[in-house]
Amino acid sequence: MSIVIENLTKKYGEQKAVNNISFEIKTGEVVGFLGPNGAGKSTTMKMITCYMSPSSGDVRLDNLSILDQPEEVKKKIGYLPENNPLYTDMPIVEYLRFAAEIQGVEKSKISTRIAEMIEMCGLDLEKHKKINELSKGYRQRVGLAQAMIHDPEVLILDEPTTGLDPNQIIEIRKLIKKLGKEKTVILSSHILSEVEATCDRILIINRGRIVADGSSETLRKQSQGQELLHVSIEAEDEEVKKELLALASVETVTAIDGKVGIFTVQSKPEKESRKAIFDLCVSKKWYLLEMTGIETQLEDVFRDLTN
Ligand SMILES: Nc1ncnc2c1ncn2[C@@H]1O[C@H](COP(=O)(O)OP(=O)(O)OP(=O)(O)O)[C@@H](O)[C@H]1O
Repeated sequence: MSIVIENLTKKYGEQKAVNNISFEIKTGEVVGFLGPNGAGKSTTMKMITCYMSPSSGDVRLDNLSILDQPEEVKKKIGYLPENNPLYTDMPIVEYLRFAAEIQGVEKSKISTRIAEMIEMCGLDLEKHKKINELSKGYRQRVGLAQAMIHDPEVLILDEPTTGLDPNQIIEIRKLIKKLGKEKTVILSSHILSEVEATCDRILIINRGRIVADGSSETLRKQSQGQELLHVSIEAEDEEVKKELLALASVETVTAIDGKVGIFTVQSKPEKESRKAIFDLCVSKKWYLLEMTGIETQLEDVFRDLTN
């Protein structure tokens, strides 16, 4: 099931928490919604899931619009909201039964569905406990189980790994990846490594606007702009620096503080310098000990776009 977001805007008083965003998510894509605190991630998710109406714009799931068919849309979506509101005095199984009934799961299938969710979310050992007796991580698992109980085609997960321990985080990421093979998934996070590990595509949102859209690799490349190389050459440093700078493709050469023979070489826009550096070393009879590209970290991309 595809999702089309068209000129979506949400105003709180004068503030545009979401400011005229448009994008499309294809069936089976796992998309990470990344942004700093207050960027507008939760507000966008609440509009997609019909928990809040937009000030303007529309969201369409295939042919269903959140404006015209909100009840139909809700049936297609599994939603794990930000603070995962649960009925804490209910035992897990009872809560999941309640969630299944609300979501219109056929009566004859409810027990099987609950058992499947308990297995899938690793709740077996805790299943007879009340929700208020569970740790934060297990409550999050119950939230995921309720989001998936009606086997929705679309999953919207607002910070799904919040409160989980490192082992649980790995398990939940695996689960999301597995689910992503059949379902369309949008998850939000401020954790870059999280979206990188789970998502095919990343949307970076800042102050209510989409500021980047692509795979982590594309985003890195886009922001990288100029080639940056880490070079180690065994020769006299001043001479090496002078000759590197004289190469037509090289813009800057920076010696690494306190290290002999190691430089960062930045190429001019759209130029590459590896072959020229290699040829230079051969012609000068210098030993080229190392030459590697320096990749822009996703952290840097995020900082550049949201600062
Ligand atoms: N009910 C509300 N009334 C007024 N302003 C709100 C309301 N909900 C959110 N906002 C404001 O809208 C902006 C976007 O908030 P939102 O919760 O969507 O951000 P977010 O990206 O999910 O942030 P976080 O990562 O901190 O959860 C913020 O400035 C927030 O203060």
